[in-house]
Amino acid sequence: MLHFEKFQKSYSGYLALEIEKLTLRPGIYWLKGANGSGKSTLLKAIAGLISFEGKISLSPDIDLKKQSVAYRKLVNFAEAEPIFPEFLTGQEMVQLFATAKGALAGQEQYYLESMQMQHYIRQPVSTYSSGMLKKLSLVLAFMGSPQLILLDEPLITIDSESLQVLYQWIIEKHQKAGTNFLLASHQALEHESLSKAQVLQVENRTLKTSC
Ligand SMILES: Nc1ncnc2c1ncn2[C@@H]1O[C@H](COP(=O)(O)OP(=O)(O)OP(=O)(O)O)[C@@H](O)[C@H]1O
Repeated sequence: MLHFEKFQKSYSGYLALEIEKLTLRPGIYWLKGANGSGKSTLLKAIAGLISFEGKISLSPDIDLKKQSVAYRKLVNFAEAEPIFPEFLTGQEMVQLFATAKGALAGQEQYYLESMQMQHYIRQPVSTYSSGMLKKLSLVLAFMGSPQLILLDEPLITIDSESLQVLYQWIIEKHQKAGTNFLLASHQALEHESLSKAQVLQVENRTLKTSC
């Protein structure tokens, strides 16, 4: 599903993360690691948001650098602490992402309704609380038909009811559309169906997998 080859990410000469060669099979992965170990760095690199050395590709050989547009349509990302242009409304953000990701008309309705966001989605993002922002970022990450969804600390900030909705989205998207997930979280995924998620551990500046 996801392939790394001679991957290296450095910040101003400091090597933060290195993956010599690794292929992840389809599935749901729980990305673990201590503070500063490199989880966000890894997710941002896979999302194509930061530069890196080496190769990252999706099956069947859709290279992030060489087929950037095709790759980006298939990989969605929700940041740990999302920031959006304050003058836009949530609805405008959703429309932007829906267009960019080639979403079917009205796809967002299910997500907005199940997270109970309809009453504020037309308000400017500047009026949103941190939980409202987080939920918007999660909706955006589910737009289109991604092959891979990257969620950085998805369990923080949102209330317990919304958390159950998010678990449901993940399970449905995986079962119905075959979407793969990388979930970086310091907390355990407390849902029966997700408790068997495969563990990826970021440590000693590399990625270790038990599968
Ligand atoms: N923009 C940056 N400039 C310089 N160094 C950075 C930058 N971003 C991250 N780093 C460094 O890269 C390493 C990995 O950081 P990263 O944010 O990926 O860790 P993390 O595992 O997501 O941490 P946390 O669990 O605290 O969110 C850290 O040593 C950090 O200081």
